[in-house]
Amino acid sequence: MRTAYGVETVRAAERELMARLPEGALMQRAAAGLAAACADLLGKVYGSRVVLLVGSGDNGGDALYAGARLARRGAGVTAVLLAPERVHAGGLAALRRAGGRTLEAGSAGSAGSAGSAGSAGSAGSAGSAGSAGSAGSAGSAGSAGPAGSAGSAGQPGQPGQPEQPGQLRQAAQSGQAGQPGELGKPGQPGQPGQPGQPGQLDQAGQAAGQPAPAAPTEASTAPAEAPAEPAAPAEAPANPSAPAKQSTPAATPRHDSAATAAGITPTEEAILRADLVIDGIVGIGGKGGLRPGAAELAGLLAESRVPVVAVDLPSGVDADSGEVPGVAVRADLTVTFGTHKPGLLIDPAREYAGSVRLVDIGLGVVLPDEPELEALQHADVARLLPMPGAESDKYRRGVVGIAAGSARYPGAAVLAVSGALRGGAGAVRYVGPAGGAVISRFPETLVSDQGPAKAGRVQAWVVGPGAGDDAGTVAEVLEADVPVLIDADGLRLAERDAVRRRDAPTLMTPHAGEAAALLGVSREEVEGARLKWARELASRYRATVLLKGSTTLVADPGGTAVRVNATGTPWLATAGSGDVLSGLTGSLLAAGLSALDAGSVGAYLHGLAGRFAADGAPAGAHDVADAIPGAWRDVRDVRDVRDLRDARGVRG
Ligand SMILES: NC(=O)C1=CN([C@@H]2O[C@H](COP(=O)(O)OP(=O)(O)OC[C@H]3O[C@@H](n4cnc5c(N)ncnc54)[C@H](OP(=O)(O)O)[C@@H]3O)[C@@H](O)[C@H]2O)[C@@H](O)CC1
Ligand SMILES: Nc1ncnc2c1ncn2[C@@H]1O[C@H](COP(=O)(O)OP(=O)(O)O)[C@@H](O)[C@H]1O
Ligand SMILES: [K+]
Repeated sequence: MRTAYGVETVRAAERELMARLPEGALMQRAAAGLAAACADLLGKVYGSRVVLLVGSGDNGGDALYAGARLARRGAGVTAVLLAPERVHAGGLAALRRAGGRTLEAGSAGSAGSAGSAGSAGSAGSAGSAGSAGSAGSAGSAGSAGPAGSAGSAGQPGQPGQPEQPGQLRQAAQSGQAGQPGELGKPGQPGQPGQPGQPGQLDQAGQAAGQPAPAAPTEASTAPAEAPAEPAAPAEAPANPSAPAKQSTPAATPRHDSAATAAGITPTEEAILRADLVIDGIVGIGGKGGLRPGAAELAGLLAESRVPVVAVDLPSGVDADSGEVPGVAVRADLTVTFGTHKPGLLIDPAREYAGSVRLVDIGLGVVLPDEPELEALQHADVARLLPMPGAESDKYRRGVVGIAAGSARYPGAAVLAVSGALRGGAGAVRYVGPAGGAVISRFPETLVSDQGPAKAGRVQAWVVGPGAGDDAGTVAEVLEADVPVLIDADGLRLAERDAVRRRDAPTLMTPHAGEAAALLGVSREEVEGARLKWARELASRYRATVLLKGSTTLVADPGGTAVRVNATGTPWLATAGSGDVLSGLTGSLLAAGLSALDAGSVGAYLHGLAGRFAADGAPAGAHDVADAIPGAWRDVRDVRDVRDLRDARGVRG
């Protein structure tokens, strides 16, 4: 299970832990992990150019200490200070001791030092370019280019063709930056992430659906302060094997006067020339959208397309809610400390984070048992899947009733049944006007021509997909003393009080538009603050709510940990795929899972099935249903291995 904790909880845990440790130890652990992640991304630290964007809090401190570590390994490090008078003093001193330089953000003239930081010659670091590409948010883990393989292009004294900043970034991300002939061309887009393999899900430190990381993402306890290395030379030496970035007009070695004459500030110049930018503007102490100076830097980063590593969080996103209240930094990789924060797992903020790498700073022992957010992994889902035993028969496995479809939308009934047949219930009972269509496609369905109350026993109902205006059926289902899943038209037709007074569990499965209509807010508001509105809807209806979308959330009404699912793929945004989800999830309810488990397991399998069905090309909703058994097996395979290991007493 991946877990995420909110800011207040993290701060309380940090206080408790800090009281047991020497001063500054946590920050050193964080900085060591951050520096290691950056080094992985750079490939070759010596000779690379790193820019730190440093705010006035501890987030900036992390960046400065990490910058010091990189400088000691031979990187040319320039710190851009947003508020020099309030900068983390210890971090700044460490950076300076290591040979790093500083610049004041927005200042046009302070930077003799910046000039020197940027004047290492035109040799970019191909290693960084290639590996940065591989960490890109396109998930191109395998696309690291032939870093370092075309050394001549970047050798000092052989300036290449002028490039535009955007091209610079594209070349860097393409993983092709080392090819002389390729320089200046737009880069190749990264490969889409592979469908979730068990190993990827568990080991890559992120759920399927997230881009594949370039760097190993397992949590690793960062070592204490690394042994000191010789300070970097004042001028970072050119990397002899560095083919990569060619000079842009902005990046041509020159001093400030020339840069200023070209209308480029030293900060801009440093960023445009960088192999990597570390965003330490603001972390969990951030409030609201970025302030103007910081927002300007975020804009510059986006324009420059230099690879960006965010410290703890991309600056400007809300750690607790996943909201992005204004301008925010878009990172290729976020190195987060101690625990994931909810914002790193929920859109829209999740998209700004890129790949996420968790650095273990020892917080686990002081965090409470219940997180704010949970994300199931393969092993968790495997434990929850209903499996038949020797004593099972079709009734004991559970019967799911599907009250869906209409003369106008018979397909919704067929698709809901197609999901239900793959969800683990022993039988599927159908009531509604689309019986003919259902039976001709799925002859194993028990079709009834009675209403829900007289259709025969079921252990859970699904009501609503394609139901049109049949409010009577919805009301009848809500009277049943078994779990009920309400979807699509059913959400509009269900009386709120009828839902609230139910004793058996109720699971509502709206997409953002349906949730917005129920809540009386706009769709954009729901999409911008998914966690808040999922919780609110659950509380108003006293029901479990599964809010669909790019990250699906499942919230119980009691305010306990919300589940987030990220196995999905945008290919799932196809008509009828929600009907498949409702049938699948209803089947899991009938098989005995709680509403929270059924919702999160259903979303997980559905997302995986969507990936398998699409495999990079459009797929219809019926393809998604057909792929569910494959998703199930994929999840089960992990359990089989673990069971075997457990049986043999293998640990770890
Ligand atoms: N505690 C620990 O043990 C550990 C903590 N660690 C690290 O500390 C980080 C938290 O540090 P923190 O508490 O100092 O807050 P931080 O995120 O730097 O932000 C505060 C600064 O941002 C400013 N600011 C606020 N909003 C803004 C905006 N919209 N736009 C622009 N600026 C804005 C705000 O300005 P002010 O309001 O004061 O004027 C203030 O100067 C955490 O994320 C992790 O990286 C790790 O080292 C591990 C150990
Ligand atoms: N961008 C996306 N990324 C991942 N999953 C998505 C995305 N957009 C939609 N989905 C998923 O696709 C399904 C669409 O369901 P829904 O909106 O109810 O469609 P329909 O009403 O046509 O059946 C949901 O499971 C939703 O989570
Ligand atoms: K940050």
